[in-house]
Amino acid sequence: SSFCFHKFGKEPPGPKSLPLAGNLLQLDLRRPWKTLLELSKKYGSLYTIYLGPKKVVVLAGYKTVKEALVNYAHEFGNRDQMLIMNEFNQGYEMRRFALTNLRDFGMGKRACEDKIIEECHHLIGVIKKFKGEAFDSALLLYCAISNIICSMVYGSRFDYDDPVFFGKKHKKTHQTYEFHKLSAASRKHTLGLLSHLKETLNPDKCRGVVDAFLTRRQSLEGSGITNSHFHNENLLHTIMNLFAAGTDTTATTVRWGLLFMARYPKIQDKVQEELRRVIGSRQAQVEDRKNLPFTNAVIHETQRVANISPVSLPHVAHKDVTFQGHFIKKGTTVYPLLASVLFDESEWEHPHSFYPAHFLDKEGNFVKRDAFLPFSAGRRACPGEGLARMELFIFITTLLQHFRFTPQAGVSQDELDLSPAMGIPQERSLIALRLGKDSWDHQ
Ligand code: HEM
Repeated sequence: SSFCFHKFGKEPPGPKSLPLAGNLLQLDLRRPWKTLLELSKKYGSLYTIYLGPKKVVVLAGYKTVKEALVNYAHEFGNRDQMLIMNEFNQGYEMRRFALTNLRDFGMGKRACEDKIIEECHHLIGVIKKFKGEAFDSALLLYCAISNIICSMVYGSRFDYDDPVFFGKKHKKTHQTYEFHKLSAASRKHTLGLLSHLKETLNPDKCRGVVDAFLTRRQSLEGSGITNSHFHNENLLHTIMNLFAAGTDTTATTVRWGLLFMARYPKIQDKVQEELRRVIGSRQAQVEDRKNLPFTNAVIHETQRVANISPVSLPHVAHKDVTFQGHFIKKGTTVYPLLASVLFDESEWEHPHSFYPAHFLDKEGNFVKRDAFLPFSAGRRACPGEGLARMELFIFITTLLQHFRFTPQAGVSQDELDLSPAMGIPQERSLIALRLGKDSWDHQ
């Protein structure tokens, strides 16, 4: 029967692997996705590799990734549980709760836009204090973007030099990033904030996701349900997940945007010309996006080339499936290789260059591109997409309305290193020059 045929259909091809190491020794450990891309050139858009003893099926190229995540959503739309260390992703109820709350506090909501604008102005104030000296863009953007999550989750922000939230020392080492992440999302610190919110909870005046969670739990308990997913451990994981998923990703993308502007000053000129012409010195708002096609194209191209989530997150084959003529067994880990979509040579005119015209037609109108999938696709696509796109737009336009970004002294444009280490720009320092003012001292 056809069932038997499926059962014994061929598994996706792949390179020879060693018994224990699998194909690990073949991977470029700094940029594993690069090796995965190269392997797809040899073995095609669907292939098998072994990460140690673990079998992984890699999906490569726009057509295959889209077909798997959208047309075979039931088969490939599930998260690989084995690789997730906590409960957040196990509770469907929790995912739905987090999604609803991200929408209420983040997505398309004017209140959230105001929060983002407010935070952006705190950032501008801090950047101004450098008066044209080189500053560490990683540190400041990390603080600013975590504050957006803070506002949504706790209902309040923290100063960038707040020792409790951002850590006691602002050490300028390559550790800063990790250091701050740990303290921002640390268990102890989060628990402290939670108990404060719990004590001051007013179910009629919701300050953020935590309040929504606590209110929901109260009402469930009120109706006698005590074994729901709404317990402390899950709340903690939800929060820590939001920081983990929503901070580095967005902060890193904004940094790439500023770095591309410093690297390609003529493109920066064109963005600033468009901003001056269309909105002048008034605050940019998401509504303005449709009137700013070049700026919008630059932001999209930044996300494409930044490629900050090159392998998405692991999915799993939900059942035995025959896909593109190959058999994939239930439970197999599946990697949608988003890098292969964002750099797909049959989709993009100049896949390996920073080329904003990918998103413009001949008349200079913005055009959407199918293969623009930095947030993945299908039912597991990033739930923070709406918030992230809002943050990217407001931060990049507002910063470019106030400053011109250049490499630090002694570094030429051509010397700016655009090769990422694990998706993160290696360049930390940028110089921000104030626009439209001769001096830093006269405001
Ligand atoms: C430029 C910014 C961002 C990018 C490129 C990005 C990209 C992604 C990608 C590729 C995934 C995996 C999708 C899949 O498995 O198919 C993901 C998952 C996720 N993202 Fe984002 N993300 C960004 C910002 C955010 C923000 C701001 C938040 C929340 C505040 C967020 C929350 C999440 C969560 C909770 C998941 C896991 C969802 C699940 O397990 O189903 N992300 N993101």
